Amino acid sequence: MTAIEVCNLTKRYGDTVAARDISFTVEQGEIFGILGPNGAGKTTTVECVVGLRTADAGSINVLGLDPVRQRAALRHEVGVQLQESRLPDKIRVDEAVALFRTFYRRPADGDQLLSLLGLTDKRRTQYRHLSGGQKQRLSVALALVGSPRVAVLDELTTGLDPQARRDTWELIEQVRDTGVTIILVTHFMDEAERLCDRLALIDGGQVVALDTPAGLVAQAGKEQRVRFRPARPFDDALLTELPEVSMVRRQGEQVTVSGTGNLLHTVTAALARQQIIAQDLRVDQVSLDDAFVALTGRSLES
Ligand SMILES: Nc1ncnc2c1ncn2[C@@H]1O[C@H](COP(=O)(O)OP(=O)(O)OP(=O)(O)O)[C@@H](O)[C@H]1O
Repeated sequence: MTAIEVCNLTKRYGDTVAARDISFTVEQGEIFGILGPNGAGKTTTVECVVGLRTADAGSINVLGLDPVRQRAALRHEVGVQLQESRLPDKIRVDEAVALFRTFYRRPADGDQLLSLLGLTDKRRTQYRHLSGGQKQRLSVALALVGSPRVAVLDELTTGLDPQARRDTWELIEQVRDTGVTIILVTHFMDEAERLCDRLALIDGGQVVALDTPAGLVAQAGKEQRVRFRPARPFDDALLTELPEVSMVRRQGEQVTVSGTGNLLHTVTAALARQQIIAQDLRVDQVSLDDAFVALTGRSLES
């Protein structure tokens, strides 16, 4: 069942077109990623989805509701964790949860929520004394305190250390397992690859691709790379004449071969025929980052 439908959403700020003709649907129970570089229009898009901004054109339907005209009803169904949510320094974790529970007609059990988020030990701690990861988890808890059917999480793991990021990812999977539909805004490839069932790549306010992480990688082409250090010199022609090989590059002692098909077997067999041992042999699979470069012509990390 479709939980969210966005059709031809356009949003301008003066001369800037932040979102241009954006369309996508999110199925119930899915983790749907919105991935793109800074300024791509991700936050603008989700702010329109949750009714915090009014689109200039297009239509949006969230759980059968119009986010702007039926904002009051939608507020009880959609939990939002937007970038850099801040709370008063001295509010305690349990006080924040208790306060936010009063905003909703179907509040979640505060203790259960803190336990799910791994914050039970910190319930009496003031906000200012929480670590970055704990603040992040509290902001997720507050997005979930109204027992929403849809949660929108924006730049969830920005600024977290690797362990805290992994913990947060596990947490999001647990939340999804409770049946919540999740929109995850991110500019991290690894996060999108790990968590999202499907994702929209957004660049310059437009959806440039929409697919599963594996589907996006496949769209970007089936090229693979094999890298090794040959035990003795050889002529590039040995490999470039193979139909599977598209390019051979050398960097110091290292040889990188790009191509398709069963590239690893083809390359190692050709080398073996000449008794050349391939040392430090590695195969690089196409990543989501490569897919982004192929689809937009530039790197997300730049
Ligand atoms: N309130 C605003 N007024 C004017 N321009 C804005 C406003 N909010 C965003 N923009 C511009 O709209 C474009 C899209 O911004 P948006 O915040 O939606 O992108 P984003 O993909 O979420 O980026 P980031 O990852 O940096 O948050 C940018 O060019 C931004 O400068």
